[in-house]
Parts: sequence; structure tokens; C-alpha cells
Amino acid sequence: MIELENISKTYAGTVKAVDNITLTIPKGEIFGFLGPNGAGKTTTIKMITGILKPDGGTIKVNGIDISQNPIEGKKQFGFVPDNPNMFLRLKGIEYLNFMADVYDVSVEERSERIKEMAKRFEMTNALGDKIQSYSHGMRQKIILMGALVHQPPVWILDEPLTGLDPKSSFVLKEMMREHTNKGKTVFFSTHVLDVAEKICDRVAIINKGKILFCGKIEEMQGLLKSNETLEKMFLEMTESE
Ligand SMILES: Nc1ncnc2c1ncn2[C@@H]1O[C@H](COP(=O)(O)OP(=O)(O)OP(=O)(O)O)[C@@H](O)[C@H]1O
Repeated sequence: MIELENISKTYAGTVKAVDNITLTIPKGEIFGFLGPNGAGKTTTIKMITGILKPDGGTIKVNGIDISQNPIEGKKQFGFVPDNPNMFLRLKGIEYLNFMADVYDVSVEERSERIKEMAKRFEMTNALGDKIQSYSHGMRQKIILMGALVHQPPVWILDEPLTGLDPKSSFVLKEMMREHTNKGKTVFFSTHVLDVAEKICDRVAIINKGKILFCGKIEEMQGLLKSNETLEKMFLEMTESE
């Protein structure tokens, strides 16, 4: 479960990237965080994960406030940033072992989990290669595997499907559903309405730091004017003045 209450963030005293948002994402839900470029999605995610400190408000992940209890708070989630170009000099397997060490995952448990995820993402043969030799999609998959190696209850994924091929994208969506079926939480950002429409239980639409809509896709469809598509409505909602 993720709870945000009256969260704001202003950069350099001028750009109000996130403007007093309140959201609750319960257990068992795939939640899509939608918005155009520069809407405030990544800034919100960085605050949930403790990378940025909000100017005001409270954030709890599974009831734990990360600002008060950072270690316990960080154990609750696995985070995949929007840029997978990290740890390039490590081999895939070295990176996964590093992440497993950070999160205290035993050697037996990690080897089973890594084997299983590598198989699903077709990464088994690449684990012995350096990450710098990987394609963009392969880098995304290794970062994802590293984020999930401690089997976190909450997944926080920033634009996770961008750059994945159709098979990998299918596998990730399948894994998201399996995770929420176990009563766990998935929060991911996207600027692609189509993706959210297909897999999310609920979505929030953010623009210029403010939440414009939060609810089920069907509820959004209920707000449509006659002859209007969901896409047109989304574009109208998030249009710049
Ligand atoms: N480090 C920073 N310093 C100053 N302004 C920033 C910084 N990071 C983001 N911003 C600004 O904050 C606003 C929100 O940016 P953010 O990256 O959160 O948007 P986003 O919804 O994730 O966009 P995208 O879909 O393009 O990744 C934008 O106006 C952006 O220019």
C-alpha cells in the first residue's frame, strides 16, 4: 500500500513540479500514473522512494514513513528508474548478486530467483556479459531483475515498458498481475494511455503537478462526451494552455 498526503515539490524555488497531491494505492492493485512529459511523474516517484525530500506532506509505504524509518521503508519496495544506464562495468550476474547482498537475500534464494527471472526474460545467456554490452531493453530487464531479487511487496516502476520488446513487455505485465493477485501493490508511471487502459485497475492523471483524475478507466470513460475517445479526453485534460 502507498499513501501520499498533501505532497508538494518545488525545484530551485520556482518550478512547482508536484502541487499538493494526495493518493492512496491499496494492496492488490496495479496503479498507473499517467501524464505528459514534464507532468511531475518522476518527481513524485523520487519522493515515494526517498530520493527527493518533499517540501511538505507525508508518504507511507506499507504504513512506514521513509523519512522516519528509511531502512525499513526501503525494504518495502523495489524501484526501477526510467534510466537503466547504471552499473555498466558490472556483468549482469555481478549486479544481481550486488543487489541481493544489499537486501540480504541468501545465496540459495537468490540463485533460484535469478534463474527463474532470467528464464522468463530470456536473459540467461547474457548474465555473464557486462551491462555496457547490453541493448537498452536488456539493461531495463537487468535493472528490473535487480529491483525484484528481494521480492519486495511494493513495485515502483518509472516508465517500465518503454523500450521493451513485445515479448518482454508481455512477461512484465504478466508478472505485475501475478504480484497483485498475491495481494501486493504495483505502481508504475507511463505517458501511454493504451498501456494503462489494458492493465491498470486504477489510474491517476497528473498534469503540471496536479492530479486531474483518479479512478478506474471505466469511470473515466463514463465522463466522456458523446463521440469522444478516451485518448481525445486524455489529450484535452493534459493540454497545455
Ligand atoms: N532536477 C530538476 N531541476 C529543476 N527542474 C526539474 C528537475 N527535475 C524535473 N524538473 C522539472 O519538474 C517538472 C516535472 O518533471 P518530472 O521529471 O517529474 O516530469 P515527468 O512527468 O516524469 O516527465 P517525463 O514523462 O518527461 O519523464 C518539469 O517541469 C521539469 O522540467
